[in-house]
Formats: sequence, structure tokens, C-alpha cells
Amino acid sequence: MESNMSGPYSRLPATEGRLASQQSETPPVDLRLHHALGAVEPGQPLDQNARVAIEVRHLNFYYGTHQVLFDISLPIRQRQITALIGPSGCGKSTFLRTLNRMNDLIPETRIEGEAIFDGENIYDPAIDVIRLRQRIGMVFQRPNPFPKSIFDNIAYGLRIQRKPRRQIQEEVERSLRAAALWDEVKDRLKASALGLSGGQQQRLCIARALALHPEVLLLDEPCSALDPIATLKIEELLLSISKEYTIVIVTHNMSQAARISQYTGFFLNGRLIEYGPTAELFKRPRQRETEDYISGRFS
Ligand SMILES: Nc1ncnc2c1ncn2[C@@H]1O[C@H](COP(=O)(O)OP(=O)(O)OP(=O)(O)O)[C@@H](O)[C@H]1O
Repeated sequence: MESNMSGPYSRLPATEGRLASQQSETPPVDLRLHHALGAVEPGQPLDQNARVAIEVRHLNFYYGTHQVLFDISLPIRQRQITALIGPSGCGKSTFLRTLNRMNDLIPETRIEGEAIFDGENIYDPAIDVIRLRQRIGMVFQRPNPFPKSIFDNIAYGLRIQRKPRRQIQEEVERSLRAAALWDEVKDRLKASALGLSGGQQQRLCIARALALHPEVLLLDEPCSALDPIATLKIEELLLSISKEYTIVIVTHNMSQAARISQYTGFFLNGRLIEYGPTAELFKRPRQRETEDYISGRFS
């Protein structure tokens, strides 16, 4: 066990939004809603003054001739957590990867529209993509530490940036502390990162991203390979760093979206059906499809 379940999380179920698809019978809607929302109000308090970090406008995306995103427009607000939910294959991950041009690595993809970040269009061919990915970091579904020591995993990017040794040491500690991992690993920084538990590895990957001082952190189902306790640790960590970082998280776990985010976007078949404050989207969805999804009528 990585931690005691205490504090506000002790009352919350860690039920996956995919529950219905894993059972032969769909649970009653009110039970699903209970699972989705838990015993607390959905949604973190909004910062009403939060600026827009990334303004996405009329985004279309194609794999070859296959269009998978249709006219997506939404603001990603600064130092708030935005959750992206929706059934499998609806385009959440593809959308997330458009935000730091990770899709560029996939051949024969095409994008239309724009995403304005710090006054520049992310899709402008003149953008320095390496720099963009430092400013908009990414953490993936499966923890993917390098087969190196814990220290070297964090130091890797800093060494590429030719940071002085002393600064690297400070950054390693700062990042591991921010990722709530320092106390667990401070006595074995030279040990292989592959010896850490799955949850620790994922926090290491978050620390590795934070070491490069990103402004935005994109997380693609970061807890899907983790047990409920490790999942709650990641959620606590995201809540603590969201005061400093803009976070966008793809999740299949509706209770997770309801617990940790200020804003939620619901995707279906490549379209953004609804976007808004998490509390409103979960309590008073405006679209029938959103209501059907969050109440478990399909998954
Ligand atoms: N590399 C790729 N090449 C071609 N098609 C792809 C590729 N990646 C995803 N797709 C297709 O794009 C669509 C959207 O997929 P995407 O992974 O973005 O959805 P998702 O909502 O994140 O799904 P999941 O929740 O299952 O991860 C799907 O039809 C998928 O098959």
C-alpha cells in the first residue's frame, strides 16, 4: 500500500466510468450517477479570473482521409484542470496530442484550424516543436520511465539543456517533491526507476515532465494502469500542482473527472458535444448525449 486513504478521498468510490461495459448488465442509472459523482459535489472550485492558456478554434483532424475530429473549439484555462471524457474511440487522445503536436510523429496526419498559445498558433509551421513540447509536456497512459536510475530519469532532459550540475540536483529534488515522490525515493536515487511500483513510476514520469518547467501538462489516462490507491495519489498530486500548472487530462473515469477538474469536455464521435464547468456538466448537462453518457446509458 502506498498510502492511507484519508481526508476527503476516504468517502469517494474509485469506480471506473467503464464499469457498464465490463459487466453483463448495465447498473441502474441512479447507481451509475452515484458512482460518477461520489458523495461530494462534482467539480473543483473555479478561479473566475483564470485566463485562457490555449484557445482551440475550429479544429479538424484526419488520419489519412479518415476525419476523427470535427470542428472542435474550446478554451483551456490557465491553472485549472480540464478533463476530457467520452467513450472509447471518440477522439479524446487524438485531441490531446494536437495540443503539443505529438500527432506530427504519426505519418499522413492532417490538421485544420488553430490553437492559440501565448499569442501564436501551435500549428504554425514556423513553431519550434521541441520548445513547444517543453512548454506543453505530456504524460502517457502507461508509465514509461527510462531504464535508468531515478535521478537520471529526471536529470535527462536537464542535461540535454546543458543545465549546470548543481541546478540539476536542485531540479531533481524540486520535481520529485512536487510529484509527491521525494520522501519515498530520496534514499535510493541511484536505484533503477524500473524497480518502482506502477504508481511511483507514473509519479516519476510526472516529475520528469515537471523538471522541464512546462506551463501546461497533458495527461492521457494516467491512472488507467494503476490501482485505486495509486490513482488517488496521482489525483492528490494533480490537485496540488494545479495551482501552478494548467492541466488537461483524458480520463475514462467519470468520478475522477468529477473529483479533480474545474472544466470538463464531453466528446462523442469526434465532436465536442458539451464543454463547461464540471459541476454544471455533471449536475445539469445541457445535451441529451452528455446526460446519457454520465448516467451510464452507454459507455
Ligand atoms: N495512429 C492512428 N492511425 C489511424 N487511426 C487512428 C490512430 N490513432 C487513433 N486512430 C483512430 O482515431 C479515432 C479516435 O481515436 P482516439 O484514440 O483519439 O480516441 P479515444 O477517445 O482517445 O479512445 P480511447 O479512449 O479508446 O483511447 C479512432 O477511430 C481511432 O481508431
